[in-house]
Amino acid sequence: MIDVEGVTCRFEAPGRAADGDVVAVDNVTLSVPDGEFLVVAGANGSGKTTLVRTFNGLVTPDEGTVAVNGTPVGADLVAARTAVGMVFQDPRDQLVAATVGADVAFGPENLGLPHEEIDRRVADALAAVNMADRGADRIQSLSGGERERVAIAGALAMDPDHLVLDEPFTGLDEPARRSVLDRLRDLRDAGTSAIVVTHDLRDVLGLADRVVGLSAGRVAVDAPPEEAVAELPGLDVRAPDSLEGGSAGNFGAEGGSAEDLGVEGGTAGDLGADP
Ligand SMILES: Nc1ncnc2c1ncn2[C@@H]1O[C@H](COP(=O)(O)OP(=O)(O)OP(=O)(O)O)[C@@H](O)[C@H]1O
Repeated sequence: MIDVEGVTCRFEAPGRAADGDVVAVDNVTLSVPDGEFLVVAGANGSGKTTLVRTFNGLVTPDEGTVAVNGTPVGADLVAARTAVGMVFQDPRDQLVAATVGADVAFGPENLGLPHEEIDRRVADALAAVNMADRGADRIQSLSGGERERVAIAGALAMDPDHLVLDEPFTGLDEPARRSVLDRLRDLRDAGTSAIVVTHDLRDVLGLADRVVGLSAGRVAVDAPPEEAVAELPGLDVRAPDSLEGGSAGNFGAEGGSAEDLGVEGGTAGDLGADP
């Protein structure tokens, strides 16, 4: 279980705000039960990445608390980072070894697991991202999408209680996307919670138990997918400036509300199906 209680995160941003601070996450309270598939949606800059980075201590809230499996994140960072696996938006931020296999093995090796277990986890994780036969490839030789898949495999190999994926599908081709979604479904069934940050709900809506929509750092909607779709017709959460006829008031503006999130494009029916 991840418990977020009254979390606010500010960043110094001289020139952007009157008092010099940007409020990236604004008094957010939510719980993620074990085995839940949670989608965190919202426009660029709405606070998604900042919020999920508090789950393993990469960002420390200015106000409020985050607890993982009952322990405050700040009280035991190692426990939080073991329990919460994270795949960053930019996979270059987390690939550490020279080859694919060595990279995926890095985390399990640090856990001190036996070799057979490490080999099993690496093989399993690479299969989950359609890279079963790529263990010997050099990271430098990989495309952007392949690096993203290695980063996902690395997180899967850690077998975390909670898996956070920040925009995981951006660079993935269709077979890889399906394969990762299948694995997330299996993990959810096995009790691992998945928290997927995305602008594009189409990929994940069929799997989601719940959608949290952020607007200007606040929770503007927190509902099961059907309800969220009904509440937010279209559920298109692109950035305001990419919306036809849209304005900052649609999404991401100060004081956003559920109504602000419903913008043009698509229908509930379009979005509800498995990809
Ligand atoms: N390290 C930082 N320093 C200053 N401002 C920051 C920092 N990190 C985030 N911000 C600001 O906080 C706000 C929320 O950013 P965040 O990255 O959490 O949004 P996001 O919803 O994940 O956006 P995107 O969809 O573009 O990834 C933005 O205004 C951003 O500019």
